[in-house]
Amino acid sequence: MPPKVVFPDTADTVAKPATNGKTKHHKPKQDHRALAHRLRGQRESLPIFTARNAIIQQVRQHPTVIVVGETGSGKTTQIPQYLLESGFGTTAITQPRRVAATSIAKRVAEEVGTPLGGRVGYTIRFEDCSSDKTQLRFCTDGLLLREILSDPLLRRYEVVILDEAHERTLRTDILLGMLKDIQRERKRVAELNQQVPDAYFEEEEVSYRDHRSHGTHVTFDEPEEEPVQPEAVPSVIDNVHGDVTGIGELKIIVMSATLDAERFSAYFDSAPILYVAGRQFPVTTYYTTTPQADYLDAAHLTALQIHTETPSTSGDILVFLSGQEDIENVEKLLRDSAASFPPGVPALLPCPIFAALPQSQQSQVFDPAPEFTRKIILATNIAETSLTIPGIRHVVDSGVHKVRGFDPRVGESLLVEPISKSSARQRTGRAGREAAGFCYRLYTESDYAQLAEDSIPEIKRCQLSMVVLQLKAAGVTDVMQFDFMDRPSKKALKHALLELYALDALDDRGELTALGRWMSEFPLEPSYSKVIYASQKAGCTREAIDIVSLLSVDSLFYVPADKREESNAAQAVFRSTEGDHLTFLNLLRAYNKVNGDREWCQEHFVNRRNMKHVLDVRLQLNRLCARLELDTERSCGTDLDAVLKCFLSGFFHNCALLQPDGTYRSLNGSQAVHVHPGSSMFAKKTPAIFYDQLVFTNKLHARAVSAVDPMWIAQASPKLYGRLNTTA
Ligand SMILES: Nc1ncnc2c1ncn2[C@@H]1O[C@H](COP(=O)(O)OP(=O)(O)OP(=O)(O)O)[C@@H](O)[C@H]1O
Repeated sequence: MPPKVVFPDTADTVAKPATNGKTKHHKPKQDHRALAHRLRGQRESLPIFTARNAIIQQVRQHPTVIVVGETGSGKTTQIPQYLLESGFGTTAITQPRRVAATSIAKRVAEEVGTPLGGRVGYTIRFEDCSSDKTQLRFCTDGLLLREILSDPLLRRYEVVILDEAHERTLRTDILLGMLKDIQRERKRVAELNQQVPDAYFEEEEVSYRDHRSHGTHVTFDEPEEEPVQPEAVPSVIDNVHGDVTGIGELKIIVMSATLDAERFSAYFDSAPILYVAGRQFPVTTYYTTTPQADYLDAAHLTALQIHTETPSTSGDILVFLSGQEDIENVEKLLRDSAASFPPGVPALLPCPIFAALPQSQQSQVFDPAPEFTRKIILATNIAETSLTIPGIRHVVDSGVHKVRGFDPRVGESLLVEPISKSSARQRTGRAGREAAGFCYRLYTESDYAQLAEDSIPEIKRCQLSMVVLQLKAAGVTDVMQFDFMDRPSKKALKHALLELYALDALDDRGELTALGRWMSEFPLEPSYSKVIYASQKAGCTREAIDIVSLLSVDSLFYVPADKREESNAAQAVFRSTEGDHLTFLNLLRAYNKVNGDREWCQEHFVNRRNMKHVLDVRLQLNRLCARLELDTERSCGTDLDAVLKCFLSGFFHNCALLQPDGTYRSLNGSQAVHVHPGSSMFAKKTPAIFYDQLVFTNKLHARAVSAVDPMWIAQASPKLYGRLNTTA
C-alpha cells in the first residue's frame, strides 16, 4: 500500500465532490447559430454579465481601462463580445500563450455563432485563422509585437485588449510600453485629423462606488481627473510614415486576475479600474498537514488518491508541475500504477501539456476522455491562466515552477522555485469553471502564507537582446528612455546593446543595420538568426536550420536512470568527434531515414515527442526563410567545419578555452565552465569549445557543446576578440 499524502479535513478519504454525473463535453457543431443560442444562457449567468453596460460605458469614456476579475468571471470570453455587440471596430485580444489564443477563439466563435476565422479568429506564429471579416482577433502578445513592425500605429485595430497582464511576460511588458506610445501618437494624429468622434464624450454619466464595498458584482474606482497629455513629449516611435488620415484613437483594455491593478492604472495615467467580483463556482482548497519532501511523489500519490477514492464521474484531474521532465516522470509513475489497478477501478489517461509539445498534441487535453476512463492532465504553468479545460474538477498544485533567469556575467539559470500566491490562485481557479471543484495544494498553509504576492516580471530577470532588437526594429531609437512599466537594469540593457553591436545588428551609433532589420524578422534569439544569415554565404543553410531547430528542445534523448549505460551505448552511433551540434545533426538525418519510426526511437532512446517538435520548428523556419528568399536547400555536404564556423558567428560570446589545469574558462567572463554530463564533449579535452547555453543549476553547465579551432573564434567576431590572444 503506497503512503498517502494527508490533507486536513480529508484525513484518509478525499471529500466527496458535490457533482454527480459526468460533464457534458462541448463539441463544435456545424449549426453555429443554434449552438450560440444554446450557449446564451451560460453567457448570461457569468458574473461579468451584470457589468456589461458599465464596462462598455467606461471603455467609451476613457482611452484605457483596467479590468480586474476573479478567474472564471468571464473577462476573456465576454468583454470582446460586448465590444463587438456595441459596435466597436476590430479588436485584438492578446494572450501570453498560443494554446490559450486558439482555444479561447474557438469558444468565442461558438458563443458568437460564427465559423472560426469569420467574425472571430486567431493568429499565432505561422498560423492564421482569420479573414477580412474578423472583428475579434485573438493572438499571442508576440504576434501583436510583430504586427507593430509592419503597422507602427496598429491602424487596423480600434481596441487592443491585453489579457493576463499580471503574468508580466517579457512580451507583455514591451507591448504595454509600445501600446502606450501608439495610443498617444494616434490621439495626436486623430486630433490633427479632427476626427475624434464627439459621441465618445457625450455618454451618460456613470455612478461610481467604492470598490471595497460588498454585495455588488461590479464596483468602480473613482476615476482621477483626465490626465493632461504633455504636448512636448515626442513619440519614441519615429518610423510612422504614409497616410494617416482616418486614424482614430486606440482604446486599450488591460485585464488581470490579481488586485495589483493600481500599478497598471498609474502607468496608464490613472486609468479607471473596474473590479468584477465573484467566481462562478466555489473551489474547496486543501493544504497538506506537513511539508512534502518530494513533490513528484506527492503529486503522483495525490492523483492516485483522488482517482481511487472518488468516482471517475466526479471529474478529471489537472496536476501542475514544474516542467517537461517532471511531467514525464509523473506520467511514467501513473502508467506503472495504473497497470496494477484492481478490477473495477476505471482506467486512467495521463495527458501531458507543456510548451514544447506540438500544437496537435497540446490540443488533445481538450478532448473528452473515453468512457470509464479518467483524464489526468499533467501541465506546466501553460495551463495556469485563461484555459477552461472541460471536465476538470480536481486540481493538484505542486507549488513549484521553473524560472528562467539571466545574469550578463554568468549566463542563464533555470531553477525550480516556489510559485507566487497569484499563481496559486490561478491554478486553483482552473477547478471551478463548470461546477464546484477541489484544489489540493501540496504544501502547508503556512508555506502558502510565505509565498510572494506576485512573480518578478520577466523583464527584470531575462536576457534582453531579442527585446531590444524588436524595439529598435519598431523604431524605438533610444531604448534606455523607453517607458517600461518596470525598468530592467541598465546593466542588462547595455549588455543587450553590446551583444547586438557585436552581432552587427547595430552600428557604431547604436542604430539598426540592414542585417539587424533582417534578423528582427525571426522569432528567435538574435544569435540564431545570425547563424542562419551566415549560413547563406557559407553554403550550409539546410544544416544551420536543422541544428537551430534541434536546439529548440531541452533534450533529444531519454536517459532512464536504470538504463544509463544502455542508452549511452545506443546513442553512440550518432556521436560526432566535433561535439553536440553535429551529433544532433547526425541524429536528425538518421531519424528522417527511418521516418521517425517508433521502435527505432525506442531502441535508440530518442525522445520522439521532442523530435516532432523539432520538425515543426524546422518547417516554420523553412517557410520564413523562403519568404525572405533564402535558399533553404543550400547544403555543405560533408564540409561540416563550415557549419561550426557559422554557429560561431552567432555564438562567439559563448566560448571557453582550456586552461593548463584541465578546466575551461569562459572567454567573456572568465568563469569556470563545466561541460554538462549529458554532452558528447563531457569527458573530452579540446583547446576551445563553444556552447549553446550556459545554465546555472548547481554549478555553471555548458549545454550543447562543440569543439572549435581557437583561431575561428577571433575570425567570428573581430569586434569583440580581434586583438584577443586565443591561445590559452
Ligand atoms: N471552452 C470552454 N468550454 C466550456 N466552458 C467554457 C469554455 N471557455 C469558457 N467557458 C466558461 O466561461 C467561463 C468564463 O471563462 P473566461 O475565460 O471568460 O473567464 P476569465 O474571467 O477570463 O477567467 P481567467 O482569468 O481564468 O482566464 C468559464 O468559467 C467557463 O464556465
